[in-house]
Amino acid sequence: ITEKSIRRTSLSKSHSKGKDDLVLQYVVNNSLREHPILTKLRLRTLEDPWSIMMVASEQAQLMANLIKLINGTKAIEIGMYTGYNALSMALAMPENGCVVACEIDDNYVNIAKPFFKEPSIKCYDLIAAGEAGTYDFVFIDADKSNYDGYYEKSLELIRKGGIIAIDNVLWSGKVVNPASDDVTSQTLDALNKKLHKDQRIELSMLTVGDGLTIAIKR
Ligand SMILES: C[S@@+](CC[C@H](N)C(=O)[O-])C[C@H]1O[C@@H](n2cnc3c(N)ncnc32)[C@H](O)[C@@H]1O
Repeated sequence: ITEKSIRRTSLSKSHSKGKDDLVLQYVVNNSLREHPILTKLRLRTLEDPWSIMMVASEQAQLMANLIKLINGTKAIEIGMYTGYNALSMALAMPENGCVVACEIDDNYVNIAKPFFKEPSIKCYDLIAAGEAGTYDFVFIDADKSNYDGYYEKSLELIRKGGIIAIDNVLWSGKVVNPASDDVTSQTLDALNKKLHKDQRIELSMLTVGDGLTIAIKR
């Protein structure tokens, strides 16, 4: 279970109040173009006690636009929850597009399934299946302790020019000065520093949501 987002939209759940919220609300009011099926899934997800985990709508839209920009047809999401971002990525692709969404909790998979056109449940090793270098986009948003491993596998799975987006890289700002007993903040800080030096990628770290890293494979 993750702690999510220092700055949420009022569309999901707002915890902070004040000017930042008003500005973010303005951004949402004046840029979000949410597909009706995504609205339905978001409202269904808000009934779940862990809906705080859902990706912010404007962040999902940014990633969908990145997929369109690179003409993506194959994407992976590591940590799907109820599928808001997975569905948003699928909607950004042409008819033959495909999203592989990984989720450990069947309850969440069952919430997601009715919202997808052709859901199929499979469990296999994409690299062993010969799919290295064939994906356009990966969104990493699962257990933080395994982020480094997910990043390395994702780098193998995407093509040159493909994008890896990594969520929660600022961890409510705690990465700035991780406490000695805060393993999650230390892990994320170490990964951020590793990526900064990683010559295999182009890099941007965005202060969107709880921090979103965009890594483009060279
Ligand atoms: C922050 S939520 C993901 C939110 C989602 N990306 C969205 O669009 O709303 C993290 C999810 O990762 C799942 N998760 C945690 N560890 C996992 C693992 N090892 N493999 C797959 N999913 C995992 C959790 O069950 C949870 O649903």
